[in-house]
Amino acid sequence: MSGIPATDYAAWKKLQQIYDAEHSRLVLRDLFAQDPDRFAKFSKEYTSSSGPDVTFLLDYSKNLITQSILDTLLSLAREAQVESFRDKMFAGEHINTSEDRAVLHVALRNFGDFSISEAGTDEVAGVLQHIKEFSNAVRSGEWKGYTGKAIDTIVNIGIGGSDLGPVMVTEALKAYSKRDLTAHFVSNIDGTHISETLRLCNPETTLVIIASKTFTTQETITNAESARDWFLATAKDKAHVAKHFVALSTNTPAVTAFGIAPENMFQFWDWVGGRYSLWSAIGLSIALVIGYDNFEQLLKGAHAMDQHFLTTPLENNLPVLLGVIGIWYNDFYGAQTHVLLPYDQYLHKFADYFQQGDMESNGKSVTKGGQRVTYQTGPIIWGAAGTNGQHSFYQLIHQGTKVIPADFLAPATTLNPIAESKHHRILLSNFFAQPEALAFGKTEEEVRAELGPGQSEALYKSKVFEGNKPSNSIMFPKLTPATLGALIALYEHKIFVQGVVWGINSFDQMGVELGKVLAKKILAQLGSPTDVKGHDSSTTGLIHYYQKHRQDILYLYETEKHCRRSSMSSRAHPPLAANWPSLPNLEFPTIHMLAFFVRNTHVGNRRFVFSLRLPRGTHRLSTRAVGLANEVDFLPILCPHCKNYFCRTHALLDAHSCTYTGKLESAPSATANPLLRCSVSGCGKPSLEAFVASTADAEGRTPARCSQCNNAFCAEHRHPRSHGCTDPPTTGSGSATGAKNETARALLAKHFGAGKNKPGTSSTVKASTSKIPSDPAKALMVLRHRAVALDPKDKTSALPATERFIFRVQDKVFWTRKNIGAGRVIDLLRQPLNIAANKTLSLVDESGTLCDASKPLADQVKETSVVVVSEDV
Ligand SMILES: O=P(O)(O)OC[C@H]1O[C@](O)(CO)[C@@H](O)[C@@H]1O
Repeated sequence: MSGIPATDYAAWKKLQQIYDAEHSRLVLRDLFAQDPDRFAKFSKEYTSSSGPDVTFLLDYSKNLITQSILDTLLSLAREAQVESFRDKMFAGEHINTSEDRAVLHVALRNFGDFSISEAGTDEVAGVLQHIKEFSNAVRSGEWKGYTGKAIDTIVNIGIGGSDLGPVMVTEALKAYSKRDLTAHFVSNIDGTHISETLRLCNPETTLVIIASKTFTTQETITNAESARDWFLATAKDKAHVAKHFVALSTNTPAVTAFGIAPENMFQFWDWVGGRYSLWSAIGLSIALVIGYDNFEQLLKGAHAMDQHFLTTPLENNLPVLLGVIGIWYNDFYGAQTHVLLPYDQYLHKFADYFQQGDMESNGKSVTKGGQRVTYQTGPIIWGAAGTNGQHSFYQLIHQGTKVIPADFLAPATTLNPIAESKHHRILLSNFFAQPEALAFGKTEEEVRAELGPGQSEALYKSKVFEGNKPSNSIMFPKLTPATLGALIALYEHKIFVQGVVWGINSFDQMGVELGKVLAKKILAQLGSPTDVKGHDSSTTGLIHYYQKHRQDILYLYETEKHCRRSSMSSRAHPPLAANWPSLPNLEFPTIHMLAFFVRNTHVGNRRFVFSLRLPRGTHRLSTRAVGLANEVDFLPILCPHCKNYFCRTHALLDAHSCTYTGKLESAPSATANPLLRCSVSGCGKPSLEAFVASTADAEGRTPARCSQCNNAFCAEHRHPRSHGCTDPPTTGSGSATGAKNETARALLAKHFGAGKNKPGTSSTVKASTSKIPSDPAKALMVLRHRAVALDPKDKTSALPATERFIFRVQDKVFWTRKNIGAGRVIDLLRQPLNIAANKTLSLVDESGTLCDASKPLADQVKETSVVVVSEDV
């Protein structure tokens, strides 16, 4: 890690000479035959020096090494200053030079032994205590969801290091888990991952953990927003988020802006690399699943390995031995991969975990000094658990043309001794057999003797196993939390050793950036083929193919109203959805997805441009979306017969020439079921409920009824105002919010006249709406220009437009930072509105709901909307 190219070391040159001169003589059969003590010489038993007791055997005798080769490899480690860099890491020196950061995952499991001065290391114990208290409260049932029920499901949303560690460890230690607490892990941005997961969850009893060091990772934040939409679709009140969402992050402002209270945030620090973070707050899901005490055992097991790595001479230092032996194959034998083969089903994610751990750490081609390396750095890590691999890829390891060093891992005792441990004996017989077969193979003579004479030459040859395939074997008594901790730390330090020798920075990950940047650019171009610019012909062709064939456009009703092309008539947009018979019954496309697809929709060569305005938290089939003027209504209407989605114009069977040929038993009929007809007297059209109710298979779906009077209406009359509904929504008797809102409405009536008038339509406010376009996007643009900073300390030039929140009060337009609480907004409004400091004020939104002073205003009112300042609430 000094930045010196590895080839400059004398030991490296010597190793090259040894390889050139000796490698053809390095034959495991011979090496074992020549030295009966080879196993004793090249194996070590690890015993933890501090509790809890951990022991395992590392057998590295089946490697293509001699003592002198191993000595030279260790000289290489010394020459590369592995010991010195190791000490620097433990001391908190900023060995992650490109990011100027310390590398201190060892501080997360430091039970008092090492003294580290880096800021934040003194906060580790406090965070562990937070994890302990929280996980105990959830596991005991003391922590209740918003309806008073205990949590029975957790969903960890994170990716990379914020996912793989918790996934691997919770799988590995499943035997220690609380079986009635189900844990899900969502990482992929593919909406399928979160959709399929949330289908299994009940919002009343689910805890969502948003795990992201930066809290800016696109996948995690998008998934988290969708999870929040899903939750609020049932829970309604944002105040309930506090009981169901927690964050694990280093980014407090972003967590707060997301709406998570500081007490529900578990902190960690920039000196924790993502792929080394399972020991930090990122391990909360682990503590929840296996209990805090087991989580602490995991940490202590790793800590003991840290002590071993820090204090043991290189000859006996297990991470160093694994590291230098790996370099021997990687750089001299030309091995390109390294396979991890745990013979323990619980460790089935071990290789996945170290794919990131190793490849993101050592997949570098420039030294710390900025020189292009002329040798190989990190290997490709792969693997699978148990005998599964034997029936798929082992063929290539045994008889293919590549050198594939392998690590076999297995417990002596199974945690599932079914059939009197018969399974385990069979499993272990394979664990012993495979390294043996790889090392010693089967000679042609042995094959001939076995098959006897008279077989084809090709058959003899095809049954030969050349052998001489290297491997390490690690065996431990039983898979315990502490043993797992030690094994993970063993591999972490192995990766460190290799990175030091190769002179690279194992602790940054610049290589993941470019793809992210390009994806962002492309995302903005997906709407229209004419937007696709600045790419090679291949990328352009792929995007164009996608644009031509995508079938994700569901929301084309109301095109006549919003389409800018005057020639577009309702007949010009046929029942589009009818062409997509295989459309899934979407559970909760998020507002963001809706907004993206609907704004710029292409069908063939026709472009539909919509203006849309959606209240936050609106979700599919929610009638709340239709309450305001100029809105697109997102009620995809499913024909119960042909199962296609239609716009309101084409929802009726004859309007979309329904292809259903069976008997229309459940066809809406006024006489069969009056509920299925629009409640407006004399209308007689089928109500939206008629369509939705027949598809009400999905739990939690909001019925297509008026949210105020609860009656069913047709598409024309679904809007509360269009069927003359003026009753305020019931807020639940005795509910604090309900009571507050009642008071707020009374106040509005007092300040703005008769109760039917909403604040946004009152004469006082009317002035502010003049000359403001009805199109929300245009309105935002206009108001952005007019808005003045509410806080005189804020400078427009200092804050990007996306971080400013625009709202109106009377005829004034203000902007504030998005995370400013409503209470602070009230204080700041006194001056421009000339309101005395001794007056008690409140803010009320357009619908008459009182804003919560402790929460950001931006979370409570729609951008550009009118906010009323009231006294005495
Ligand atoms: O925890 P975050 O900040 O969301 O990052 C997730 C992952 O993304 C990366 O930064 C790059 O893929 C990983 O190193 C990290 O583990």
